[in-house]
Amino acid sequence: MTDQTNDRAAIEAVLAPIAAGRATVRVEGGRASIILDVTGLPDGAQNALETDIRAAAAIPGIDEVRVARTAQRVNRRLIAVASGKGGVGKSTVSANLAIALARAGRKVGLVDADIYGPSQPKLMGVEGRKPVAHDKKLVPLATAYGVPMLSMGGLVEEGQAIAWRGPMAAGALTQLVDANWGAADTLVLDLPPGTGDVQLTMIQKHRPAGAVIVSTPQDLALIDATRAIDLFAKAGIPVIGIVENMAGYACPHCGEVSDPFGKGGAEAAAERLGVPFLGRIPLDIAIRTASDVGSPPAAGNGVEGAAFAEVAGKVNAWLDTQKG
Ligand SMILES: Nc1ncnc2c1ncn2[C@@H]1O[C@H](COP(=O)(O)OP(=O)(O)OP(=O)(O)O)[C@@H](O)[C@H]1O
Repeated sequence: MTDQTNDRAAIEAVLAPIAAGRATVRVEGGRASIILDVTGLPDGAQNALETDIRAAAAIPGIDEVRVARTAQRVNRRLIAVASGKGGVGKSTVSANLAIALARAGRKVGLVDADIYGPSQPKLMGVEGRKPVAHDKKLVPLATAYGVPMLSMGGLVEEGQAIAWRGPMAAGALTQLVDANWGAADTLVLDLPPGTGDVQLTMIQKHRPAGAVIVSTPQDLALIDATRAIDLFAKAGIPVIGIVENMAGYACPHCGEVSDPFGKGGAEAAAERLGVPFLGRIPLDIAIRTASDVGSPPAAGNGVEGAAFAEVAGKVNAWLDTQKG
């Protein structure tokens, strides 16, 4: 064994407990060159790790330590959450789907692209906080639910974007999608409600891997859900399925779910429209009150959370069947 091989082995030994498999070491003469894989680490953690590694690698006989950082490109997929019209619970479903997917083991980020009424900061409990930019890239806001988040609300003044056309909205969305998402490999995208030029341009430009359509039981029988499905068909984006929100009424006193609009219609409508049915979320006052205080039910262990977990399980399985 040469001295250089000995030095390399010695440096690898001291780095092992610090670098957790992220460092590759080469030694030439008295110089150690270390390639450091910083994939998924925030800037502060990267700097701290490099400082520790530099100090530890300077063993006797080594008079120069060079560190080069690399990061693997994360193959990131977008899941668009859309609805034919406003007020059906698209944002509520997006937030809870993102949290439930994270609880199922995915690395998830949440993008609030609803220029008409960005509500994710409130739903995720980070209202009033502004994201900062690092190296010209936005840094998503950390939330209490393990799902970082960026919202159009942080980019535009209230009411201003109402007159935006598709290219402007899609351009603004680029800043959110191309942000510093770290290790997140799945971004849940809360689209603006409706099926017009803004939504179409956004999905054409950012090409989500798949779409989840949110509808209420009444709309499923009507034209809105069909329009939302057509929007994705036009752009060649697969529809993962339909979520029926506000399906049945959960009694706040006894918890019993009744079905003022009848039951089974949504599944039948999904079948007729040729798309999978992902599940029903009951109309439950507990969902609204939890949402209002930035405490999404999917983060808890109650019955409301279970409905979202079931939907997320199907989306998770769909993602597993796709390449990438
Ligand atoms: N299953 C549910 N049970 C009770 N309340 C709900 C449910 N889903 C959503 N809500 C409530 O309905 C209201 C509208 O929901 P949300 O903001 O998610 O809709 P949206 O489709 O994103 O609306 P828009 O995009 O038009 O702003 C909110 O007050 C929310 O808390």
